[in-house]
Amino acid sequence: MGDEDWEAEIIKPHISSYVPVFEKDRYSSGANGDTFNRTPASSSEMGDGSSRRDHFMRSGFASGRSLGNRDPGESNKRENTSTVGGFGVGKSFGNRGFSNNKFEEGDSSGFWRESSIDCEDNQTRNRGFSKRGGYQDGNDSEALGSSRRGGRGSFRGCRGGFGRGSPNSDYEQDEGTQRSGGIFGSRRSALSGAGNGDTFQSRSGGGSGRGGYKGLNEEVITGSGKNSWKSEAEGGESGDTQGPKVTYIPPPPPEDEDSIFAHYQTGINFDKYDTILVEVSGHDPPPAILTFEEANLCQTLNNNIAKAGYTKLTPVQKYSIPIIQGGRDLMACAQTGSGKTAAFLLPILAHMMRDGITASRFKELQEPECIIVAPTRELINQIYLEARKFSFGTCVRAVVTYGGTQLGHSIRQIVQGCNILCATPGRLMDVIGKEKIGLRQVKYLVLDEADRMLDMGFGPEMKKLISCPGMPSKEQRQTLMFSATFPEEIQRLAGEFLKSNYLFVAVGQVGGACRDVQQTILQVGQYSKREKLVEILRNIGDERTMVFVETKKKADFIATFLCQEKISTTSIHGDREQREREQALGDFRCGKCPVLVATSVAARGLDIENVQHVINFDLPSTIDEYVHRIGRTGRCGNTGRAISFFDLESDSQLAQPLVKVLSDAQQDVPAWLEEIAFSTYGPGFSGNARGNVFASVDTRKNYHGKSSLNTAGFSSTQAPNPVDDESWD
Ligand SMILES: Nc1ncnc2c1ncn2[C@@H]1O[C@H](COP(=O)(O)OP(=O)(O)OP(=O)(O)O)[C@@H](O)[C@H]1O
Repeated sequence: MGDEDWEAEIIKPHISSYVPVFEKDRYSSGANGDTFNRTPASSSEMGDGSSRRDHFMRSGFASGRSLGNRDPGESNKRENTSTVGGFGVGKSFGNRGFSNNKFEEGDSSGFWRESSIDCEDNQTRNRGFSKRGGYQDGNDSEALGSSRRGGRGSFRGCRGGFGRGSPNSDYEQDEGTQRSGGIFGSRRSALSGAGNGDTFQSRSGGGSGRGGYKGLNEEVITGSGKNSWKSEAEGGESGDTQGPKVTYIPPPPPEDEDSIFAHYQTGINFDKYDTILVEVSGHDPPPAILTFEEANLCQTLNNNIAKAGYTKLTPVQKYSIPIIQGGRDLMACAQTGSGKTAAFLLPILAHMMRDGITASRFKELQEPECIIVAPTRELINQIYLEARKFSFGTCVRAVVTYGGTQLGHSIRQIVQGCNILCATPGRLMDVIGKEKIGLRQVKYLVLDEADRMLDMGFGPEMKKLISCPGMPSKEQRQTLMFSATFPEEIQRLAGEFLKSNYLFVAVGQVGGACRDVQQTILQVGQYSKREKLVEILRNIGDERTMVFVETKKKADFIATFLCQEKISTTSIHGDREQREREQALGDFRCGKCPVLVATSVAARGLDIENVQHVINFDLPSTIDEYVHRIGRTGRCGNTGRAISFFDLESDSQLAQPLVKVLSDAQQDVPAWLEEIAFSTYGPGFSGNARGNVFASVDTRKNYHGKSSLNTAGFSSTQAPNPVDDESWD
């Protein structure tokens, strides 16, 4: 049987529990996409003894009431009162997560039916659906009193972003008024926004409830690998007649220090970082530093580092900080979760402070000293929040801008002052095109997830950026590149951006997986995956789990399926509006939805506390993406688990690199996987990859000149995965 065509197998939903993006248009209507009565939610009370931070976390996600997984008797009783057949009848419960989708209390009659032979029959599935429990909402007093019993009730609620809960919930004010809480968290519940806590009216996006509308700024990578851009600068948001405007304004980040410096603890393996081999290649590298004191940072920075809970440097920081302070260009490879963000932020900020940077003030054209780019909106916002954290109490002003948000809002943040601009490529080119950002003063150009930024997806945009008028040449600026993976072909491409005497830092098993992640590979056919997924999730319970799938449609499908199985789930992918993406991430961060179904848009960089498990429902097509995905757990010395479903029919090309990554990370390699790897690669394949300590090596050392680049200037191995239909900012 060929690949499952998820849409072909989806029959028209009989009842909306979670209306996926591609169905959204059909069910959402009105300005707020709300077509059903809302049930007032209970607002959370501080008096529940929860900590301030916890409260903030919850209040930031205050949402409509949800049906809790109360005792079965009650839920049955509840269902008896509210269960009515048919669509759109019965109570709808405001809640979070899937935007403009409604959870209808009601007796479902088969929501999805697949033609495939192995799916449960509809009757089975319905039972789960109609016996919906509900995730115990963090704001529900019951939940606060006891441990969060919510378990995996069906995820109640699917309201676009905010204001879908009770009239007096935080989000009700969302429409056009300042919100007390917000949802888009950085690592720890802080919120997105821009500037140093500037407050502004957060107007809702006037959610047209539109279906899978892409933000104007979404790049769509066509099969040919060419970017087809719809950037706002090209007449997107500004009066463009094509498609509705992007009007979403992210909530401003919190200004209290608790939130700004909220952090999670390093794990038991943090000290093991010291045992990791580090290789530095290039001429005349400065010696590594061992302590923050040796970095000779200013007092304010040291205070902020201490407030952030940092006491020891990680290996990538020990080597990167002196290199950057020494003015050298750097390509740094270190495993996921090992502190690469601070490795570039701290020396840049130290340099700005030492240079006595002039506080950036209001003017139409801002000329930041530092530009940081990353491949996804959520990641660039996370980096911005780190920059804001470390620059707290200084005159350095960091600003973030990314697609899916109102361009005017971005511009308003920028013109107020901008020393460090964190941006996704599309939006960056927009604000440059609108002459709100000048490049003449750029001293630092930072590419996080650099191999992704240089591949066929973003490479052309990055080339445009360094060719922009005013951008200092690579000799006049410092260019810094960071990633956990750095394939050789991409390293060669990086040469165009870096001074020839750049330094290459390889920390440990670079390009390989973090050893703190226990990796399990299961052979699961595509029609058995859902059953296996539910089995695993039921065993996992409420621990935060990211489930990666290959396509956006599948993300919606699986999220819906899990909700029907009473597993509180949300999803993030490029077809969801930014408000929904941030809502989903917020619900996942605070544990309201312990399961996040994601496409590759969430594979890199996201640093979310307590992600205990990563499940590759679909394996990615490249081993690098696998390494990044499983790196969402096991961060900063903490341990985590990754379980991957290996489908013989579609994943055999990954067997060999998988065996290498597993053995490099000292994981058990299933014999069946080795056999597949061997049969796929024949005698040339050596199962034991232990010999090669550095999976990524400095290509300058063994470059033989011949490049395997294709006509577009990229190696075929680096072309974005054709199956990956994700759209990137
Ligand atoms: N020296 C340190 N001490 C304690 N915690 C740290 C230190 N450096 C970084 N961290 C924390 O470790 C976590 C991971 O850091 P970061 O996100 O920068 O990792 P990364 O290497 O960029 O990961 P990825 O490759 O996934 O992007 C963050 O929560 C960060 O605050």
